[in-house]
Amino acid sequence: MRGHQVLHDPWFNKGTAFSIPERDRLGLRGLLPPKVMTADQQVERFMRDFRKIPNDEERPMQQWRMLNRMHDRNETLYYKIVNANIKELAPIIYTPIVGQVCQNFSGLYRRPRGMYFSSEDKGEFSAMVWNWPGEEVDIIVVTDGSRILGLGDLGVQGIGVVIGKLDLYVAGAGINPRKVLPIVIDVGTNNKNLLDNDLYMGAHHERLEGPAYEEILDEFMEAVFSRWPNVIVQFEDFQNKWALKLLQKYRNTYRMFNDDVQGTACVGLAGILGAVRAMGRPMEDLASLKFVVVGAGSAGMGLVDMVRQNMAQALGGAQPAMAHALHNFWLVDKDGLITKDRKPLLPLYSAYARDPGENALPEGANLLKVIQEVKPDFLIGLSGCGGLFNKEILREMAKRDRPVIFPMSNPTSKAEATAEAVFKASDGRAIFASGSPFPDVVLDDGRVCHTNQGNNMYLFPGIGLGTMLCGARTISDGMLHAATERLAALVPDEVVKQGILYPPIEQIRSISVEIASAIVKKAVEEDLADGYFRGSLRIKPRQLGAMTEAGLKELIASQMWSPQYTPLIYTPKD
Ligand SMILES: NC(=O)c1ccc[n+]([C@@H]2O[C@H](COP(=O)([O-])OP(=O)(O)OC[C@H]3O[C@@H](n4cnc5c(N)ncnc54)[C@H](O)[C@@H]3O)[C@@H](O)[C@H]2O)c1
Ligand SMILES: O=C(O)C[C@H](O)C(=O)O
Ligand SMILES: [Mg+2]
Repeated sequence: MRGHQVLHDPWFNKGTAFSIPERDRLGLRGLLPPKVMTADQQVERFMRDFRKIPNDEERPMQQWRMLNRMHDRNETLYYKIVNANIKELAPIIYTPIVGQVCQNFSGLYRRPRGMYFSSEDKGEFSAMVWNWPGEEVDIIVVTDGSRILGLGDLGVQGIGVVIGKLDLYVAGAGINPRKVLPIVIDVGTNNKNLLDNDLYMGAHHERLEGPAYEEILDEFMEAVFSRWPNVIVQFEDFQNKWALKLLQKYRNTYRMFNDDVQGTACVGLAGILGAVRAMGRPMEDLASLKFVVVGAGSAGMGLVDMVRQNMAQALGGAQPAMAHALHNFWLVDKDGLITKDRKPLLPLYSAYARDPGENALPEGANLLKVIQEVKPDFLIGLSGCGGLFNKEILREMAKRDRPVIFPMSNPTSKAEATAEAVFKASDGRAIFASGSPFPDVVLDDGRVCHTNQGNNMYLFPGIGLGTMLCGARTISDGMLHAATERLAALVPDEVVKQGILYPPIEQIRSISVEIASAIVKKAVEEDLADGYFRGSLRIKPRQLGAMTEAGLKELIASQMWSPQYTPLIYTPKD
């Protein structure tokens, strides 16, 4: 490549950072302004301009566009910018603004990124995977667009979310951006507005269901694993009826996990463990605390199952302990409290369904009544229903000493309560975590109340990184528990006491190293690891198992990609 070709290739382009010898040898002289900039100066130039965008309601979308153009122009610089400003930029490339991006994707689409497998391509998937230029792919994030954040069915436009997830893999876990692949499986959409819009970019028919749908997914999994046998596939934002089913179907055969079910469960449980410490209670108390979980979908059920497993472990781990732990949960969905009178009572819920009439609560009792009767320690929202935790509900929760309130739905507009509402209602005593970021709240008397972002972004990058590094064949519950406990342990006691449940997101790279290390150790212990083989590096599971914690972390960090320009021409050393 020479001249304009180099400048227009996002992998090789360095913009104004091409050195003079590179400009000479690659035919770039005269094609760039004369001053050679450093990458740091380029970041600064970008951010100065970025922050100048007028602060009106258009701002976030303008900022997303500016970042997206950089992503298309110069991948290295894009990730350098994101890494250096992760706290400021995550809300734009990820939740909440990515939700708006998906909703408007037909208008925003400029260049292709990722792959689309549609029902019209059935039978062709195993050939299509060869159209992807990347010889190696480490991580795939795939959605069928059926439940994008709390925004419902957005069809192919859901690609925005999977691109955002992979941005965090690159920025947060140092996965090489040339080895990530965002994918949408387009089996149609049931969103009438999209079907009525002749400019919608996906298949114009209703979603395939039943065996026809499952055949597409099976063909997809076979195709990607036949080309990239070592890839990790993260399922993202599949509607409930498929998310859990596909997870059960594939998790023991393929190297895959479901971020909404498992990633959310991990971040939720880590937050819960932190909250128990913040309340000043010993960890054994967890098994006696009461949880009202609102939203019994993929995320809600994933979370309760994981919390229950943790409680059962604390109670001795045996079957009676698992049964005992069931008593701590009250599940509320769009039809109210789930009891044994629920018709139909899905097998998924039957273990958790309460006895009707218990605590004077009938089938379908409303949330306020449930809270009044149960007096829960924890109120967790994974319903996608914005504002559901209204004043009355928050006032009721505020009767606890330290009410724990987690409105975890995304994006911000779907959060069950705002941080301000929660802290005002509880006079600052609440412990708060939300899926999308909220700034800390300052009360009238000047007290600062800390918010937390209980988002699976703390976990999935490290889960993927660790799984890749040990060559785990599958991702087990044991690995996920180990990752969760590691995350929770990263916050020291004196910090937790202030209601801070997670480490700062600016530390995402070192957090991912920690999580990856926990994943590797557990996978080796459970005999799930095949080892790490890359280039000339060959590390067998036994060797991974024998490493010290420091040695393992050093290995992990050394394998992470960093956004640094690589020399494009050979310059002999003196
Ligand atoms: N914080 C995170 O990391 C994180 C991770 C995953 C999902 N989420 C969010 O959780 C939400 C749900 O995701 P999901 O995959 O579980 O969806 P889902 O469709 O599988 O489940 C939604 C559940 O909410 C219930 N619900 C809907 N309206 C309700 C109402 N008015 N009152 C009570 N319950 C109601 C439904 O009955 C269902 O049980 C989404 O907004 C998503 O963005 C957050
Ligand atoms: O995407 C997120 O921000 C978290 C989660 O995966 C969700 O679906 O809301
Ligand atoms: Mg999701």
